[in-house]
Amino acid sequence: MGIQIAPSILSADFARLAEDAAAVSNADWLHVDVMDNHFVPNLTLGLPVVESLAKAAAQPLDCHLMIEDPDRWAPGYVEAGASSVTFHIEACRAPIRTAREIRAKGARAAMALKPATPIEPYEDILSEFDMVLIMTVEPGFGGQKFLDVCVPKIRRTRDLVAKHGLDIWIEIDGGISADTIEQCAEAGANVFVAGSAVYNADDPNKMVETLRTLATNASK
Ligand SMILES: O=C(CO)[C@@H](O)[C@H](O)COP(=O)(O)O
Ligand SMILES: [Fe+2]
Repeated sequence: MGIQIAPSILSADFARLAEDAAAVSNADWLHVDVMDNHFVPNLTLGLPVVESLAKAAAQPLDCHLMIEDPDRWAPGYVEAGASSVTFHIEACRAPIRTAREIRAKGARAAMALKPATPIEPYEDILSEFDMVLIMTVEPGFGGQKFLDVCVPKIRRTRDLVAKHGLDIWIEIDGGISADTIEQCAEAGANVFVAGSAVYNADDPNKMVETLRTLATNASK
């Protein structure tokens, strides 16, 4: 389950997505934020862009759906080429069915939790998922300040995963930088999304490696 770094293309140049994907060639994943202006107050991209990016990028796509009705849309993102599809548990009417559809189509399935959503009500369905994404900002925008109030939830999620003997990754998303990544790794996260920290850096690939080293050392 090693440490993995997933730069968010929300902070990339949308007219140069292929080049900006190549600028983070050391990354394990490309994190793609899909926003519908209903679940969150922002609008980004959808299936056609994911389909093109999946062909153009060397890294697998980690699609984070911040949309209403993921029950209807999530499986389509696997068909478009995503290797991991995350939907918000707050927006999903049938999370078990949706996770099973994602997995049946060959991708990893993940549930995302907003900062005020607890993990405990979902303990019994954890085994349906490959990953839990814990938001460390309110979803909708890049460049926000990390909410350290979310860190205990990382630890509680890691404890629940261990209690059930599951092989589930924990991804953290929002305000992750060289200043905030270590406390998340220490608490049990192993997949780290970083948008502004990576794409605002002079050398995005070097920042990927810096984040990887900090997280690896902190998780020991
Ligand atoms: O899902 C989201 C925002 O809703 C994220 O993936 C952001 O894109 C992360 O950006 P930074 O906080 O790292 O700048
Ligand atoms: Fe995201």
